[in-house]
Amino acid sequence: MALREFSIRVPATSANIGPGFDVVGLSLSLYLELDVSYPLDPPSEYAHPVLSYTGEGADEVPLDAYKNLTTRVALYLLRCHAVPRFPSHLTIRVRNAIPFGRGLGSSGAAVVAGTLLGDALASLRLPQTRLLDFALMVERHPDNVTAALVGGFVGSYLAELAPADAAAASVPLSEVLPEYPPDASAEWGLHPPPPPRGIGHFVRFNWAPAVRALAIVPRFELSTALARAVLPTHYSRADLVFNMQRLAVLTTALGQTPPDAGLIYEAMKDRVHQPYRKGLIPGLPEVTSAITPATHPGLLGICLSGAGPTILALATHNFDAIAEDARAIFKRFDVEVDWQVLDIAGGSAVSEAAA
Ligand SMILES: Nc1ncnc2c1ncn2[C@@H]1O[C@H](COP(=O)(O)OP(=O)(O)OP(=O)(O)O)[C@@H](O)[C@H]1O
Ligand SMILES: N[C@@H](CCO)C(=O)O
Repeated sequence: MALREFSIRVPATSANIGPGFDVVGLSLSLYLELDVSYPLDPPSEYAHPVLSYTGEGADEVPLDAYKNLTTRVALYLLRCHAVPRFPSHLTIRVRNAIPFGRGLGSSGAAVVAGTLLGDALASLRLPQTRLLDFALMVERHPDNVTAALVGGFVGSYLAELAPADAAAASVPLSEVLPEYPPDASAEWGLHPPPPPRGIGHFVRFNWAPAVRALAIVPRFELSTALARAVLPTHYSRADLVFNMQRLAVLTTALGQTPPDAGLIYEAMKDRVHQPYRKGLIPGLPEVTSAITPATHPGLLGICLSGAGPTILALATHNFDAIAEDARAIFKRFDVEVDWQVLDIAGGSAVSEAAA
């Protein structure tokens, strides 16, 4: 039986990088990978997709393709293009190295993988900007999904939409991504609201090759929804100016060679999200204040990765000492951690097997 086979690879991401809350993201060399196949001439009776999964999250992720985040996003994209269902006898094998709920963009990677899966299954070849629209209809803040899709150190904003488009972009997620029951009646969920065009806009900043990312990953999950719920809705002018001043410097400073630790360390400080999240991450202020370029040569800056609980340390060397000292501080708060040194990754990729 002739098969179509392709694979999808999406990197992890670290969002915010200190002052860039919901604005900047960095793709990292840790991947969500999908191997996809289906027969080009399937048996006449329709068979639903079969999903298998190894690696991070394997014990908690739904294997029902109508409940799994990646395949639901793919079905959303397919149905927005008048393709009502997955190809028959579709098999998806997932390997995931991105831990769930740790601030390394696992949900953003799952969403981007879903947009690429839907696009590839229907051979749509949508432009990257349109794929981003679909990802943003689901994830709704651009930092992780943009960096995961395009790769590198990326800044992004959401367009100010015309009123009708703004309404379309803010329909409840449950309408965008209903949990499609496999025995759904013919019409149910067939016509989800498509995303408006041009929701997200981005630019890639330079990145100094000597700078690597140390991810210090606590062994507990923190949902992004919970970590966003503790944030205020209003900020003082002083706190906004504090962050904007640092972000303006940081986006250029991280591309300069040699990197200037004094400049970057201060530019990675934040007053918009980290102070409010410290109650959810025991040891966070102690780690970020005790580990500095003065105490740990090689360190450039240290911050919460995304919504946490992972700590991101940017450094050129001395990774073991930085990580082990962070581990010792976390231990005082009964938090166990794992750590790894990561490189800045390229964007997502789809590779088609030769026919
Ligand atoms: N590969 C995946 N397949 C299916 N669902 C996933 C996958 N990865 C993540 N998820 C879903 O996303 C949830 C985690 O998303 P959440 O936004 O809370 O954290 P995160 O994306 O890891 O962190 P952050 O957004 O701070 O970087 C998981 O509990 C799971 O429901
Ligand atoms: N900017 C987001 C990233 C996490 O998805 C936040 O900090 O909540």
